[in-house]
Amino acid sequence: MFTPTTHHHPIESFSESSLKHLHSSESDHTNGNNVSPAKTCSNEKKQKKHKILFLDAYDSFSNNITSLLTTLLDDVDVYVLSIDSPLLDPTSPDFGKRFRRELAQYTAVVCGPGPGSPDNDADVGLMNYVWQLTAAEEADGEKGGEGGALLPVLGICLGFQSLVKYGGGEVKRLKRGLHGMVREVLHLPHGSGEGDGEGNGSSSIFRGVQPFKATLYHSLCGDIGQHEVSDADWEEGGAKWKPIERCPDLLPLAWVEEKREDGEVERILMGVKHMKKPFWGLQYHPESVCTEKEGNKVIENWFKEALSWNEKKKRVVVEVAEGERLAHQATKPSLLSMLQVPVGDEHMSFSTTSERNKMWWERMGTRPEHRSVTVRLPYGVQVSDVVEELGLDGSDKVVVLESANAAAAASSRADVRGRYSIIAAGLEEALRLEYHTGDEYATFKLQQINGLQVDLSERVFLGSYGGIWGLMASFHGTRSLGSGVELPDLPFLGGFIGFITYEQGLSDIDIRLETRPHHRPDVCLAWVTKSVVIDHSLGLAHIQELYSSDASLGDAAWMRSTADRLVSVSAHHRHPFLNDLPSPAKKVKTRHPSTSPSIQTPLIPEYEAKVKACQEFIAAGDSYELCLTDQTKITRPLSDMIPSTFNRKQQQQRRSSSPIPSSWHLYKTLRSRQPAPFASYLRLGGATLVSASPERFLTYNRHGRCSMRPMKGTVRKSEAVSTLEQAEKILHVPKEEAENLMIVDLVRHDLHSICGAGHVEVSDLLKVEEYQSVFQMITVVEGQLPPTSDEKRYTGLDVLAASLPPGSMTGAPKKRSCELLQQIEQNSERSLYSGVVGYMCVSGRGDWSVTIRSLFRWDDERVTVQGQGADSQSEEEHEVWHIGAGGAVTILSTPEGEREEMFTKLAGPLKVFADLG
Ligand SMILES: C=C(O[C@@H]1C=C(C(=O)O)C=C[C@H]1O)C(=O)O
Ligand SMILES: NC(=O)CC[C@H](N)C(=O)O
Repeated sequence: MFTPTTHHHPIESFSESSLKHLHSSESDHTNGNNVSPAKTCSNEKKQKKHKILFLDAYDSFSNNITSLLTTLLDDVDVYVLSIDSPLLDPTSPDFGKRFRRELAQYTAVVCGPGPGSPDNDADVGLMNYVWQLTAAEEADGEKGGEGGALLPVLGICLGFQSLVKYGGGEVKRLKRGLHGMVREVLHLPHGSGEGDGEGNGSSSIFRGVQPFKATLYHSLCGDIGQHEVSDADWEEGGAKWKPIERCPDLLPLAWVEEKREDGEVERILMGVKHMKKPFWGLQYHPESVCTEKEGNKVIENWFKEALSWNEKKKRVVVEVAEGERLAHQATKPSLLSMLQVPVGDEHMSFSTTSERNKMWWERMGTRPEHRSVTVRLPYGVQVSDVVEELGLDGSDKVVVLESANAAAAASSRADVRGRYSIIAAGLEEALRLEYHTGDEYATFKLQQINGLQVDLSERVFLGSYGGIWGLMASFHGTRSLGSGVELPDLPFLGGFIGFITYEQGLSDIDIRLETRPHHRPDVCLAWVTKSVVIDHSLGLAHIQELYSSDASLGDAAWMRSTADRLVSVSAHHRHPFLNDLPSPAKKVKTRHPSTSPSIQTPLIPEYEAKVKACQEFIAAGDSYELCLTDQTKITRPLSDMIPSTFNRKQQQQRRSSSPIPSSWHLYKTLRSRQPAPFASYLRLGGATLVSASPERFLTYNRHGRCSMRPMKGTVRKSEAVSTLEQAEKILHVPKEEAENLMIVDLVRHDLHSICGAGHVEVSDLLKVEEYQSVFQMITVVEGQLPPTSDEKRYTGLDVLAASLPPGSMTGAPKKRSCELLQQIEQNSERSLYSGVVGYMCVSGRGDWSVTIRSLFRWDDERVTVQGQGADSQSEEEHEVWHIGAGGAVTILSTPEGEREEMFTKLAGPLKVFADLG
C-alpha cells in the first residue's frame, strides 16, 4: 500500500537525504539570544585582572554571587574554594602558611552563604581562619605590605553571621525565618562614622545608595546589641552608635525592620563593617533575582573600598601560574573535555572485547544518518491508538513521551501545551545503557539482532570517562549529527531516551547512599533509532529512522510498513475528552477480593510530624525550604507478565482475559484523567513508569539555549478556586512566592555552573498556570551554553549532570536539604519519583521532565500474598506499585496544609487503581 506517488495516499513527505552539510558552524553558537557574549580574555589580559576568592559553604546560590561579581565589577575573575577543601587542611602543620600563600593571590575574598550556623565550625570551615588573619603576620614574603596577611573580605549571609560572631556578636534565631522574603533594606545613605580601623574615616559601602528591596534567606541573625539602642538614636545610625562591650569593633551599616505578630519590631542587622580590619558583611542576598538593582551599588562600593585599602596598605597581589592556584574556576569544565579516551572509543574499555561484541558495537553506528516518512493521521487518532496499532502496548520495552494535554488545550491554560509526542519503536533491538549508582562500570545491553534473541551485555569501566556522565557524553558525541548539518525541525530524530533516578542525582551532588538491597539501574537509556513523532498541531506522524550508511542496514522497510499502518489506523474514541476512558467491559468484571489492589498510604500523624521536623531544621538555619515527600504502596496481582514470545494476537487475548488492568491501561486512564504536557509511559530496564508530569525540568536546543521551568506553589481546584484569577490571588502571596523564588535562585545557580557568569536570565517569573486538577506557579529560567571548540564542547548533558536532582524536589540549599530529607524520609528510596524522564536527540536537542504525579513499579519487586477464603492455603505473587507525593515545606507551612497538599497530588494517580479496580 506504500505508494508515495499516488495523490490519494496521505504521505506528506519522504526525506532521505535532506541532511546537507553546510560547512559553517559559526551560526550555531548564536540563537538570537540576548545574553551578553562570554568575556573573552587573552592570557596577557588575564594576568591583569583582579581576582576574587569565593569561599563556598555549599549554598545553592553561590554561582549567582560569582556571576554577579564577574559581571558587575570591572576586570574581575572569581575563583572558588569550598570551605572544607581537602587542599587546605587546618590540622596540617603548614596550613597557616599555605592558606596565606593562597590568599596572597587575590585582591579580595567573599565568604558566601550556606546552611547551618557559625556556631558550628564545620559549617563555616575556612571562613574562621580568614577573620583571624592579622597585620602582624606575613602574607607571602613581604608582599602583604603594611596590612600583613590581611586582605579585604565581604561576608554574605552565613559569611556575614560568621563575621558577626568573630567580632564578638551573637548569632541567634530570628523570631521566624525569612526565606525568600523580599524586604526593604534601610541604611544611612552617607554612612558617617565608619572608619577603616585606624581613625581614617572612609565612607560607607552604602553611600549613594537609595533604600532598596532585597531577598532574605535566613533563620539566624546577628546580634551586636542593636536592640539596646533607643529608636531615636538608632534612626541616626552610625553617628550615635556606641559599640557594646562584647563587640567593640563592629559597626552597623544597614538593617530591616520586621514587624512581628506580637506587635514588636525586630531590628534585623543587614550590614556591618569591622572597625579594625578590612572586613564587611551583608545579611541579605545581593545576587537574588528579586534583589533590586540599586543594591548592586553596595557591591561596587565594597570593591572600591577593597581596592583602596590594598592601595593604602601597599598590598601587592601575587601573580601565580594557573596550576598553582588551589581554587578553581566557577564554571565546570565540559564533560567532553574531561575524557581520557578519544570520544567514541567506548569499546576499547569493554571488559571483554570479543569479535562478536565488537561487531554489534559497530552496528550501533557512529555518525548516523536520518531519514523519515511523514503521513497524515486519520482524524481523531490519538497517541494511544498509534501505540496500540504498533503493538507496543503489550511490549516490555516501550517508551512513549506524550504531550497529553495537546488535545485538551481548549480546556487548559497551561502554557506548556505540548505540540509533539514521541513514541520509541523497536526497543528490543536498541542498545541500552544501564548504570547502578555507585558502580565503577556501566553496562551496555542488547536483546535482539534482526529478530534473533542474543541478550548481549558488556561492561564498560568508567575510570577514564570521569563517571557515567562522561560515558554518556562520549557515546552521544560520536553519534550526534554535526552542528553544521541542516536537520528537520522536530524535537526528536533519534538518540537516548530513558530515565534517571533521584538517587543518581544524589550521588551527582556527592551524597553517599545507604547500601541498597537491589541492583536496579539508576540511569537507563535506550539508544532509539526507530521512532514516531506525532505533531498534534498539524495532525502528522513522522516515522523516522537513524541508520548507518556504511552498515547497509535495511532498506527503510520498517518506515514503509509503519506508514502503511498509520494511515489506516482508526481512532478508537472520537472525542478527545472521552478518549481512553476505561471500557465498561473492564469495569463490570467481577473480581475475587484477593485480586483487588491493597493500598498503603502515608499515615497522617507521621506525615505531619515529618513536616514539623522539617520546620525545626529550617528554624535552626540548616535549610531554607525542604521538599518533603512520602510514598504510597499498592500491591496487586501481576499484570504485565505476558511472554514477549507471544504474537500480537496471543498477547491481546491474554490481556483481555486477564482481570488485572495492565500498566498500559493504567496509563491510558491516568492520561485521560490528568492530561499533562509531560505524560509518559515507559517500560525499560525492569521498570514500568506511568506518569502525568506537568513539570518540565530542562530543555535545550541545538544552539545550546537551555530552559528550566521550576514549579512551586500548588492549589487544588475546587468550587471556591476554579478560575485562574482566583488561583492567582491565592498563589501570589509571600509564602507561595517565596517557595518558588528559592527554587528559581537555586536553578539559576545550577545553570550558572555550566553557562557561566552573565549567561542566565529569568524570562517568566512566578506565573500561575492551570492544569486539570490543580493550579501551579512556575518560573522560566534560561541560559546559554558557552561556545568552545568542537571536541570540548558543552552540551545539554552538561547542564543535566550539573542540575540533578531537580531543585523543585529537594529544596534549598540542595545538598544539605537532601541529606536532611534522607534522614526525615528514613532513607526510603525515591527511585524514579523525583528523578527525570526525557531524551537527548542526536541533533543536540533534549527535553526532560520531573517524574511526579506518577506511578512506577519494578519487575523484580514482588510480595507473596496469602489467598483468601477457600484459597487461603494458596500463595500468590503480587507486584508493587509506588506513588510518590509531597510538597515544599517552609517556615510558613502548616502540617495540615502540607498533608493536604500531599494527598491532593497523590489523589490523581491513586484514583486510577480505584477506577480500574
Ligand atoms: C513534590 C511534588 O511536586 C513538587 C512540589 C510542588 C510544590 O511544592 O508546590 C510543585 C511541583 C513539584 O515540583 C509532587 O508532585 O509530589
Ligand atoms: N543564606 C544563608 O547563608 C543562611 C545562613 C544561615 N544558615 C541562616 O539560616 O540564617
